[in-house]
Amino acid sequence: MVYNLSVQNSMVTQWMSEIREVGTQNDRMRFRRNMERIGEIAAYEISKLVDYEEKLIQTPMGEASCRVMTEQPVLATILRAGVPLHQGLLNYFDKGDSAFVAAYRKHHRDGSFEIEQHYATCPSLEGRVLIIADPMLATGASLILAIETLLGYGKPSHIHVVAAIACTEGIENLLRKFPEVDVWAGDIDEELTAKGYIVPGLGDAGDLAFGKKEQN
Ligand SMILES: O=P(O)(O)OC[C@H]1O[C@H](OP(=O)(O)OP(=O)(O)O)[C@H](O)[C@@H]1O
Ligand SMILES: O=c1cc[nH]c(=O)[nH]1
Ligand SMILES: [Mg+2]
Repeated sequence: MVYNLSVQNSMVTQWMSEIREVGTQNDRMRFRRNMERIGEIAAYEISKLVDYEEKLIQTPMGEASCRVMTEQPVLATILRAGVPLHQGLLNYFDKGDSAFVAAYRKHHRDGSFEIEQHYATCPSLEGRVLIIADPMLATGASLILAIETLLGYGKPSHIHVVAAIACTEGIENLLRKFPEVDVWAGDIDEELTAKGYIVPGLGDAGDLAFGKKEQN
């Protein structure tokens, strides 16, 4: 399933406007915090789909029957742009484990790029719910490589992908490779440039959160 969190008016549509808008998005702290808040909303929505059990809870006044989660997800992200979105998910799934994949699009002078992946760390994923956060789902190449890498750590019971902005081509590429994945997007854009940038998108999410990086 593909879920667009901007279909309904909510705080998410407000935050989406702020991370996209050329003036506001340069306030780095607000940009990171808005990413984090989008991650929090996605976490809340995904939390409706995980397993719960009825449990008797002792209160100072008696016993309450509560529904509590029976499992904790693994929250994965792709460094570096994914860090604030991942933090948002972690704020809500506060008992979850984390996984990290270090990957980036290494751009060439002719406009093409390849994904350089250097490092991954992950707990066993066998039977676990895996939630992967990456703010931009452009061509989908980074996420596809990250999921392939993470699947080396076991077979998850379910995979959710959380993006602030996903483009239709990237979603199609991802779902062609992993049809069982659920995609949660702050919003969905139609256009991808020849250099793999989402239009209207927001620009470079990693640079906006953390500053321009030197290509080496
Ligand atoms: O769907 P794709 O075409 O693979 O593009 C999306 C990737 O691009 C961005 O990372 P980037 O390579 O800019 O690295 P960064 O996090 O260091 O900025 C973004 O955070 C995704 O990981
Ligand atoms: O538009 C895009 C595409 C990939 N990565 C970004 O940060 N922005
Ligand atoms: Mg970047």
